[in-house]
Amino acid sequence: MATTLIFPTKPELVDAAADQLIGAISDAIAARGVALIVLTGGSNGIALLEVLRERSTEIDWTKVEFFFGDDRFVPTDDPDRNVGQAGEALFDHIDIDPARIHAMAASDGEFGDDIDAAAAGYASVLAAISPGEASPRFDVHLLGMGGEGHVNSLFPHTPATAESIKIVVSVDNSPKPPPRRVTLTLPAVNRSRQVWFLVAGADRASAVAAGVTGAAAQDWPCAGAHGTEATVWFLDEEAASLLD
Ligand SMILES: O=C(O)[C@H](O)[C@@H](O)[C@H](O)[C@H](O)COP(=O)(O)O
Repeated sequence: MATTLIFPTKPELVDAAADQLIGAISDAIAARGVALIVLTGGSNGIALLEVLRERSTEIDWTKVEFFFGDDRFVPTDDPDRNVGQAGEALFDHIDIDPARIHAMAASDGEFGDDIDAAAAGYASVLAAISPGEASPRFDVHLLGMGGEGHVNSLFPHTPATAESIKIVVSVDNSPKPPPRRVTLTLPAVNRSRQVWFLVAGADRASAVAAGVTGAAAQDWPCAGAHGTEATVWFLDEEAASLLD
């Protein structure tokens, strides 16, 4: 059962999610010695990292591992890279071992322009950190969402959204530019203990309603994303406007 948390404005929803994430990181470290957090791009996901930067003394960065739900398969210094935006918002300003930041490969990275090798490479990274399993049980997987319900780079009516086995896939014809991306799949997302959506704006209201009430994932990919322990929607009032 999903939980909806509704805030008057977008900055308030971001502040609340950041506050709860600091608590979730602390809880995960207390329970298992490490916090495994999946980051998202988009304005809310990056704004949340800016709040973590302001509150960085509250987190033990030696016990957090960061992953990405998706990234754009473009050159390393392209401003579209989620990991680059996350660096500017947070990583460049805190004392964290770069080995704890698990970025997806760029198109000029270790796999060159081979996007399928980049996706397989990230699957190997996830498998290596979770011996005996295909991917970790992330503590929190953050998700932004588009107006048509896409999460990560899982767009409606696409093979990536339909993927039921692989943990990471490539996308070479994203309907939203840039066209080439690497993304975690729904089977990867759904191994997370908690899945948190960060969504603001009236243009997202239909997708929020579909996601919260449980539509078909092929029509509304957000509806296919669930945590094993909790699924939480952080919403502003506009995004929540079509909920009962
Ligand atoms: O895939 C992309 O090209 C976008 O970055 C997208 O996935 C974004 O994360 C969401 O649309 C949420 O964005 P907001 O947080 O700005 O609503």
